[in-house]
Parts: sequence; C-alpha cells; structure tokens
Amino acid sequence: PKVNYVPPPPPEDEDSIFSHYETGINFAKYDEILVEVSGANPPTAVLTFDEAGLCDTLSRNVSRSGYVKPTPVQKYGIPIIMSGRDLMACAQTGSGKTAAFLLPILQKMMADGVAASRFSEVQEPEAIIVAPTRELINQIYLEARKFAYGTCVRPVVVYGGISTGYSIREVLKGCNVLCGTPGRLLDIIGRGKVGLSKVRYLVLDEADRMLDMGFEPAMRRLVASPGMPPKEDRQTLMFSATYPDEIQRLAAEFLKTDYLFLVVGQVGGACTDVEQYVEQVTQFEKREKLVEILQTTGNERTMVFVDTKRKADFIATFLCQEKIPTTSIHGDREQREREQALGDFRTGKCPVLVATSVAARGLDIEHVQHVVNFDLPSSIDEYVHRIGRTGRCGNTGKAVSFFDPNYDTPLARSLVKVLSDAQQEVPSWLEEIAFSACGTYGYNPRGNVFASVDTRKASFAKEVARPTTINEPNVEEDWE
Ligand SMILES: Nc1ncnc2c1ncn2[C@@H]1O[C@H](COP(=O)(O)OP(=O)(O)OP(=O)(O)O)[C@@H](O)[C@H]1O
Repeated sequence: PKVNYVPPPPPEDEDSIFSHYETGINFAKYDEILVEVSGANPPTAVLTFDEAGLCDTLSRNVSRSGYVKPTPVQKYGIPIIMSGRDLMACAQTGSGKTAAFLLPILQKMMADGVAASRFSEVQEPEAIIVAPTRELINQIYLEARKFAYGTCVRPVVVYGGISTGYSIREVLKGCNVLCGTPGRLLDIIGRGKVGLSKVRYLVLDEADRMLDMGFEPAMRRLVASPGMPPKEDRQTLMFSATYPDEIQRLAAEFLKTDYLFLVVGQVGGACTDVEQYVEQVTQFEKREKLVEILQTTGNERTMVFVDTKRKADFIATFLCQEKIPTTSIHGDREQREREQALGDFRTGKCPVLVATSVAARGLDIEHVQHVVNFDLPSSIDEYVHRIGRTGRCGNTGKAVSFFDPNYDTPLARSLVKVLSDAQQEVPSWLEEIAFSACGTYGYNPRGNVFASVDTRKASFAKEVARPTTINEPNVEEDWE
C-alpha cells in the first residue's frame, strides 16, 4: 500500500541538536584496544581532535557534542580519510565509527569549497551514505546534521516506510550529503531526482549487515548507476563489524587497490564493557524469568530480543499486563509506530523495548543498561551486535541470555569463545554443551581470526579461503 507517513521534523534548537550522553568510566580504556592498519603508506594517527585539522566550525561542533578525545577508530580513521585513501574498517560496537567518517568527509567538502545547495529539480550530492536499516540511517543523518551545523552543507535522509513524495521534496530543497537505505535511495535516483556525477564520497556502513539482508544487488546497482564516478574518481569507505569472505570480495571490487584496512579490537568480538551472563532456561520458563529480571532492573532501559515479530508483540503485551511499561519494534510495525516506540524508549516512558533483530544493529540509545536475549539468535555475530546496544562509549552494561539446550546448542561453541575472549565467566554447563556439540553447525571458525585479516596479505590467503558461517537473512523481517 502507498505510504503517506511523514515523520515529524527533528528539533531545530541547538540544545537538542547537540544533546549527547556522557562517556562512561571505561572510555579511557579504549586507548588500550589493539589497532592494526594494513596496506601501503598509511598516514600517522592523530592523538587529539586539534591535530585532525578540522576547520573552526567543525571543531566547535565537535566540542559542543561533548567529544573531548577521539576514540581509536577516529584517531586512525580521520587521517586516513583526510588523506584521500579508500578505507575498509572493522571496529567494535559503540566505538564512534559514525564521527570517524563524517568529520573528515565534511572537512574535505568544506575545503573543496562545496557550494550551498539550493532548490533544484535534480540534486547532485557530493556524498552518499548508505546503511541497512531506517533507524540507523536516521541516526547517521542526525549526526551529520549536528556536525554540519553552521556550515553550508545540507544533509538529507531518505528511507523506506515514509512518503516518497516527502522524501523527494526534502531532497529537492538542496542536498550535499544524501543518507539513505538502499531501496529508497535507488528509487529516488531512478526517478531522476538525484544525479551522481558530483559524488566524491561513498560510504557503505554496516556492510556485513547489508549482505545479510540481501542488499548486495542494491549495492552493486548503486555503484554501477549511470553517472556514478568510477572507484578511481571517488573515495569509498566501507565499515563492517565482521569481515567474512563476501565483504572482502566487495571491498576488492568497490575500493581502489591500495585501500587501507583498519581493524580496531577483535573482529567479531564482544565489547568487554558488557558483563555477559548465560542462563539455562527452557521455553516454558522464559516469561517468568524475564519478569523476575525486569522487576530488579526497575526504570533502567532494557532491550529484550526475541526471534519473531509475533512474539515481540506478544511479549510486549504480556509485560504491559504485568505492569511493566513496554513497547516493541519490528518490521511489521508501521514506520510511525517504530519511531514512536523508539521515542518512548528513549525518553523512558517505556523503559523496556522488545525487539526483533531490526533493532540490533547500530542503534545508539542512551542509558541502555541491559540487554536480554529472550531468544538467542542463530548467529554469533548477531549476538555480538545485540549485546553491543549496551556498554557504549565507555559505559558499562549487562547482557543476560536465555539458553535453551533444545534450540541453542548449535551456538554453544561460538558463545563460549566470545565469552572467554571478552574475559567473561563461562558457565561449566555451557562448556559441557559446547564440548559435546563439537563440530556441529554454529561453530564459527572465523572466531579465531584476530585483527590482521587483510586478504591482500599473501600469508593469509589460506585463512581467508576457509568456510565461514554466513548469517541467513531473517526472511521473516521486512526491512525496507
Ligand atoms: N570521541 C568521542 N567522545 C565522546 N563521545 C563519542 C565520541 N565518538 C563517538 N561518541 C559517541 O558515542 C556513541 C557511539 O558512537 P557511534 O554510534 O558512532 O558508534 P558505532 O561505532 O557506529 O557503533 P555501532 O557499531 O554499534 O553502530 C554516540 O553517541 C557518539 O556520539
């Protein structure tokens, strides 16, 4: 059906634009994270934002955002992008990737003397940013708007689930940085509203997720769209939390051959700021256990992950009946409802959000202290992303997962590995299950790969050729 939803405009006052949350006690510990850059002649990392060479307006916006010190992905990523190199980056959840690519792109656009974009029937943006989910791209857009505040650069966001006419009108008002989900972006380009010949920067965020969600053809169509400059004439940046073979192939195709490969922390590893607990709970005990947990967490924000859309609604209703204010987000809810749900969760009106994986990646919500995996996901990467909704930006968090041996045994080995790599206690019963499940589906050999897995290093050629667990797209979800 035709979608008429027009989202409310984001607040325009400076306090809202620059509202941010505090970095946590472990922010300083980011400096201890192992960082590796591979590829020829990488530029030197910066230690401070002052060294990053940002113009006054951008520097002011950075400080107004509460950023005092760059995170590792920013220390390395900013000079790489400033120097014009293509980049493939893998960094742990919540470590500040968004600013790592937005700041240097905005700085370069300003240095290139980008002209203020005005109303025109065809817009020609200088930068295109693609992310897999509506909520994530909106978040990136808000960050872009914040950093570009007071400059002539105009970011615009387009995504599925809202009125196409509205998206087009917003684009036509003027657009330097176009942020979008793949389908809506291609739609608007296909209608001739966006010309690509001025594109200098192309960012593919959460590239692994885009593959999982079946967006590979869309990404290919985008880079091959009429007018899109060839890779030699644009700067392409890819971000991915994991680095399976398919992403390496895409990186080889979309990026210049001398691209730099940046790894921050362990690829696919969980953030050590999240305390992880796994409890053995059967299907029938789960609801009772959940209520028990939520009664102890009080008003603290908690995300509860379940495996189906129906279950998300069911559990949310059940919790409301138990007098625990709860909302839900999943692919069957209308965009209006999804935005309302996130709003209610953000403000604390509903401190519990029941979600399917649609909310797992990239969402950056302040004060999420707990994640409960009511149902464990089938892939370990999904697990790492889900628990990464807490423990962000040096804050600590807690994740509790209900493990039902009848369903979750295939995940046991990779779960043990993720727990021990993040120095978490591994329950002995889980170790036993993992041990006896040896060799079954779900053991993720990629879990052994640490940091430097650059395909271009000959010594790693064999490593890369090993089979990896590919996440099945969740066919139940309608993403775009
Ligand atoms: N240098 C910094 N100082 C203080 N806060 C920062 C800094 N860099 C980023 N942040 C804040 O940290 C939070 C997480 O950043 P961001 O969303 O970019 O993480 P991410 O790496 O994209 O995470 P994910 O992989 O989960 O999407 C944001 O609220 C962001 O504003």
